[in-house]
Amino acid sequence: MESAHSSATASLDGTLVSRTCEVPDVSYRAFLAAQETPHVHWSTPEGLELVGAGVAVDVTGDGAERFARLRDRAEAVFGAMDVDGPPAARPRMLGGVSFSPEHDPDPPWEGFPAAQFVLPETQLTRTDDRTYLTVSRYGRTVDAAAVESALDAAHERVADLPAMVPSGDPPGVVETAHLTSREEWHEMVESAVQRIESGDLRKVVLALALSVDLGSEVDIPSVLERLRRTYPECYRFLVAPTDSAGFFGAPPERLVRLDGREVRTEALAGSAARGDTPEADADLAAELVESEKIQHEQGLVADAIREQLAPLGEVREGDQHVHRLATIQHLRTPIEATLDADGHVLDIVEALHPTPAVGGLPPAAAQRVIHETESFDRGWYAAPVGWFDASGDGEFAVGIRSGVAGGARATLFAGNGIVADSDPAAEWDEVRLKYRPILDELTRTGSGEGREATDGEATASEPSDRDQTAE
Ligand SMILES: C=C(O[C@H]1C=CC=C(C(=O)O)[C@@H]1O)C(=O)O
Repeated sequence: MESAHSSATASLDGTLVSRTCEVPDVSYRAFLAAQETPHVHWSTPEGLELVGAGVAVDVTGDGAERFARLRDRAEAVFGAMDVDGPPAARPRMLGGVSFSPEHDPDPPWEGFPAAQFVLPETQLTRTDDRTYLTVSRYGRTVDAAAVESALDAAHERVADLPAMVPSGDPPGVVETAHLTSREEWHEMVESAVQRIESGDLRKVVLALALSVDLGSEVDIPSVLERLRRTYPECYRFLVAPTDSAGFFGAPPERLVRLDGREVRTEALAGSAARGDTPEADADLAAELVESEKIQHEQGLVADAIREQLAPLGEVREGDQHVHRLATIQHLRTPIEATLDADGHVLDIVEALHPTPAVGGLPPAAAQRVIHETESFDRGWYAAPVGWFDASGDGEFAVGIRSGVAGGARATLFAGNGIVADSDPAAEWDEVRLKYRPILDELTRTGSGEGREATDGEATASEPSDRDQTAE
């Protein structure tokens, strides 16, 4: 196979050849298990599922110009295409970027550059009850007949795979360790509050990292499958450049979706636990809505997003509501815009990232505080992850409720918006709530032992108080 990795020197003057056929439903976990890395996975709450392996072509970028570079390189790749297949399975670049443009791929982020998108060599697309298999290749001398026979061969391999596989047990959590102590957190929050009071900062999102020793090697696609059942209203993603590290998560937050000139985004900020009874749950939701602190936090995010979009077109704000997930609830305001001119989703991603839901205000001051106070590298945590296509359409989530894992080790991340009246102890408890989606699914519990759930089958995963493990 002639593959093109777009390092600065690689030429992107080839042709992208892509062929697709419809296949019976197949377990994406079985599909990935049969393929070499890199692996990518993207699922939306609306039901689009993309699972890819191998590289037909990839594009990378780093530094302040990384989005412009990505876009230029992608345009070069998409400039010459020979594609045969339905629109649902059109060629897409899947991947993401690091939180900061300056990013060193040190452990646990080995293999993750500052920005990387892959057009997979082999891909499954599930949408509207159909499953498609696509094979793509890129190069100067790619022969369409060779791609067609590669698709036939891939089809035969996929036909041997099961439609469902048992989900297996979670790896189990042996030990967890905060990379930031509770005392350090108190100091971080107090110092951020002082800066806010002194007027040079309005809000900053500070994060914690939790190092987790697992009982056995983690099977990330299985974890994602369990997350699908517990958090059906969230995105799910995996970016695994190699066998030794995968960044994955179940974010509740859309950064942006661009369809033609229609932009959809949202302000998601302000969190509360779920109550044990419907009454307690409703009380917590009401506190969220009535809290001045949380409304202030939410308002800063919504205003900043509207301001970023205003130069691009007409912006509309929807009704604020409480967005309930299995273990946490958030305030959420949908925001839409109609662009005045054709745009590329990467331009909107660049304009919005980081929103004050993961960065802060003013953005540069918040970035400095994050850099100075957090004791670990955010890597790809809280950064845009998603896909874009040849026409510049695409969709991105914010890479929160996430972790990076390999072998029997994982590092989970979670952050909280700090504003003038933030209390360090309350913020500590709230951050720990945000580890739960991933931590719960890594933890082997009594009810999970030996369960034989399969793709698509619901299991009873009660949101128990397993976040105690995070101590
Ligand atoms: C930064 C995270 O959450 C953000 C999204 C929703 C609510 C948030 C909050 O209430 O602070 C955060 O801004 C995270 O989950 O790591």
